Amino acid sequence: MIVTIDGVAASGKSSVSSGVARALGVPYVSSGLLYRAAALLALEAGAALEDEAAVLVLLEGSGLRLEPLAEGNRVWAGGRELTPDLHSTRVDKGVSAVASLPGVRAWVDAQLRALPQPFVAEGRDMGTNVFPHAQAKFYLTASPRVRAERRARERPEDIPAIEAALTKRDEADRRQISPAVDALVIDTGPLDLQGVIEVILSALPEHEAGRTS
Ligand SMILES: Nc1ncnc2c1ncn2[C@@H]1O[C@H](COP(=O)(O)OP(=O)(O)O)[C@@H](O)[C@H]1O
Ligand SMILES: Nc1ccn([C@@H]2O[C@H](COP(=O)(O)OP(=O)(O)O)[C@@H](O)[C@H]2O)c(=O)n1
Repeated sequence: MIVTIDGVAASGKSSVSSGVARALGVPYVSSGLLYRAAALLALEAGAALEDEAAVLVLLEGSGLRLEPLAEGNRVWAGGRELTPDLHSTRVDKGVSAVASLPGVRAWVDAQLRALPQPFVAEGRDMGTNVFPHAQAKFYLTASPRVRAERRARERPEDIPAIEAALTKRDEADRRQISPAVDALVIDTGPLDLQGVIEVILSALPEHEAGRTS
């Protein structure tokens, strides 16, 4: 069983996926963390973010690995945990450029498809490209202002600066963002976190919602 939860930046994908995954008793898989890790490795190595060959060498050589847990995903480069460094402002700014490289996308897709099922997968193209045969698909939206207000609790910048950066990233991500035709689109603006989780759980086919492993 695979459930996909895609959506724009800071729409609630990872928090909602974690909640849905815990309710189902399965892990969730945060694809964005692998793109963030690719950007971090490139930034740390001083590689140009558009240099596909250099980024792929870093990915192949780093032993990069996603650990998908229901309570929160972790990313490792060999024995070093990258997770705490993946949500910095410089990674936010650089990640779309790295994520637009076709070779990097193919590398990430292969990592995700190799993970043992069942799980909830979240990102931009989980329901369209990576897991088109998923049993249930969702797409989260909210206005840029609402998303910026939420993210302001996690970033040092003020709300207008965060809103501008989110809008810029949505634009840069345009190619990899689009709801699957068979996804249920949820505007999370008027809902709290639990409200979004409940909408998703109640929309799941009965045998999926009832499963605990
Ligand atoms: N429906 C919601 N109502 C209120 N806050 C939310 C909601 N969804 C997410 N949040 C909060 O917004 C922030 C961004 O959510 P997150 O799950 O990191 O989004 P994404 O994975 O899409 O970037 C988090 O602080 C989260 O707790
Ligand atoms: N499936 C995915 C997931 C993320 N991404 C890229 O990774 C970036 C970070 O994604 P994320 O989901 O961790 O971050 P937020 O957009 O939730 O802040 C996005 O801005 C995209 O550039 C992607 O291209 N495809």
